[in-house]
Amino acid sequence: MIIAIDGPAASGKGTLAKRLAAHYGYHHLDTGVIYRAVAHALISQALDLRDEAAAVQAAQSLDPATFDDPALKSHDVGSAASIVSAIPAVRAALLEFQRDFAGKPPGAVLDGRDIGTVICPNAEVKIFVVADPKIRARRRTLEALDRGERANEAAILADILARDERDQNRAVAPLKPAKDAYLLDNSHLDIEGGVRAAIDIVEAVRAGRREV
Ligand SMILES: Nc1ncnc2c1ncn2[C@@H]1O[C@H](COP(=O)(O)OP(=O)(O)OP(=O)(O)O)[C@@H](O)[C@H]1O
Ligand SMILES: Nc1ccn([C@@H]2O[C@H](COP(=O)(O)O)[C@@H](O)[C@H]2O)c(=O)n1
Repeated sequence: MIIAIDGPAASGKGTLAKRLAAHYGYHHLDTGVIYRAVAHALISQALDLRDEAAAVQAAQSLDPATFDDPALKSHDVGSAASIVSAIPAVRAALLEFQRDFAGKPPGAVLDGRDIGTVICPNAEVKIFVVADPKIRARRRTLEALDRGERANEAAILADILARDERDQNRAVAPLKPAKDAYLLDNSHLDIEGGVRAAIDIVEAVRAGRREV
């Protein structure tokens, strides 16, 4: 089974995808990390984020061993990722890697922006996770403070809104729910509540029901 989780920045899709994968014994891929790795490669070489040839080259020489580099987690790399991810040739270069991953037995959970619409349009379960932007900014702020970092909640909110705007309005694979996606608003759910709601969705699909 393939479970596709999409949603805007800091909506909780990664947390949910990880928990679902653990629950079902499936593989998990945070596809945002791929775009972050491409952006980070360009930044490290002081290259322009809109340099298509360099970005495609970075996408083609992606090394999954670098995906857990803590440097990929920063806001700056996230913002840079949303610039390189708008280049169609970069998205094309990363397609096969994601589809191969999705085909891993016994199943896979992928989270990102275009999993249900472009990468895995035939995924059995598609969930589009949303949360109020101010709540997302608050959660990201708490996360940064928890890591002992400084955090400016207003700046984080502005970054989230700018990233959503870019991701929703790009020409190729824009952020949007697939027509057959279930909407999960976790603004007023804790992590456990969100996981329970998602498992209810997966179980309804497995039982052949559309209604949860
Ligand atoms: N339902 C929830 N209630 C409270 N906090 C949550 C909930 N879901 C996620 N979080 C927290 O919100 C923050 C963002 O979650 P997460 O990193 O999973 O989002 P994301 O959508 O994967 O972000 P990204 O845009 O980086 O892909 C994390 O600190 C996470 O622990
Ligand atoms: N399937 C995806 C996943 C991510 N992106 C772009 O990468 C940026 C960073 O993603 P995070 O999930 O780690 O925040 C994001 O803003 C998108 O521009 C994408 O295009 N498609």
